[in-house]
Amino acid sequence: MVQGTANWNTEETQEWLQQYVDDWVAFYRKHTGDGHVASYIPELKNADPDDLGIVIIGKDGMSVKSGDTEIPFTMQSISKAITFIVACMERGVSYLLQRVDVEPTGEAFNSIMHLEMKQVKKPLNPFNNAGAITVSSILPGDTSNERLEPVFQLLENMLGHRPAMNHDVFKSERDSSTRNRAIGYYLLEVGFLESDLDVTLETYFKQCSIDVTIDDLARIGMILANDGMDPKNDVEIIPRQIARITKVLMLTCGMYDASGKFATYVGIPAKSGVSGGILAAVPPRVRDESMPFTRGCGIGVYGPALGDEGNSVAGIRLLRHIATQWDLSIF
Ligand SMILES: NC(=O)CC[C@H](N)C(=O)O
Repeated sequence: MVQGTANWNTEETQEWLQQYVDDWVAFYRKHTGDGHVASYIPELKNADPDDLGIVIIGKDGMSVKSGDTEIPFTMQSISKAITFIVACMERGVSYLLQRVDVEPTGEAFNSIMHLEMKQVKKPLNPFNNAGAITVSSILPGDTSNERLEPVFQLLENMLGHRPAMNHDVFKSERDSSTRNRAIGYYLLEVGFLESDLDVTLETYFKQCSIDVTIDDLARIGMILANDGMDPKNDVEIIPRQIARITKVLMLTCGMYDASGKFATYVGIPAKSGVSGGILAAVPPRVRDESMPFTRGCGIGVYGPALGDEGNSVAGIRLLRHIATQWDLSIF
């Protein structure tokens, strides 16, 4: 590891960083064979399991990219962080937190068991399917497109372009999603949904089908790391309190039933999706100026081969390696 260099934004240090990250991506690409591409949404089967890529964008504009960085993929569960933010911005934080809790479940992302077994008064968090579908029912608007308009607007504000929806993935999930329909009917029966079930599920399937790249994820992560401010122009895109709660949820619930292990071995607020993306927000840290990205950064990772919990298997190992090498953990 390169030590003792406070200014990483020089041509020489950029080259070193690039070399390191290229080597790590090449090494962890071999780990993609330990996972499987999601197949329960038929359209996701088309992803190449060997793909692996990473983009890191620092608050100061410095960036490193390596591997398969250009491939668009659908946000899937990463969208849950965005709709939670938008619902908080539209309806207020306390309104949201009265309807969705902030507790990790320790269960699979699409589990329904805890809702019934614990007789909870609200879904346990907005990042599992039950909580996210509830959030989709809270977004204002009569149609799914109306509800998603502020979601697209927020994404556009962060990315500088409006992402597109992948209609093939949307239809594929809509036409195959027996489990999410079951969750939706359960939520309807216990009175957790704020609005029509069909519109709510359509909203949820569409939000999961928004196409992004890891460059987009790194940008979103960098803004979250910077407490919702865009460092380019010091404009507040996400209110600070909402950015803070979102990062708490990313850390405690963002990687589903692997969140505890991810916090232990990586230690960064992150949100994964079954298409293989990971959005991570690394807050500024002060303890070691000799490390890169000490002022904070956003990270986007793509690796569609998933482990048992539905997270990118090589992506997590790559993040763990980088977090250890560069001391990125918030703990
Ligand atoms: N973990 C995920 O990314 C799940 C999202 C997916 N659309 C689902 O509801 O099953």
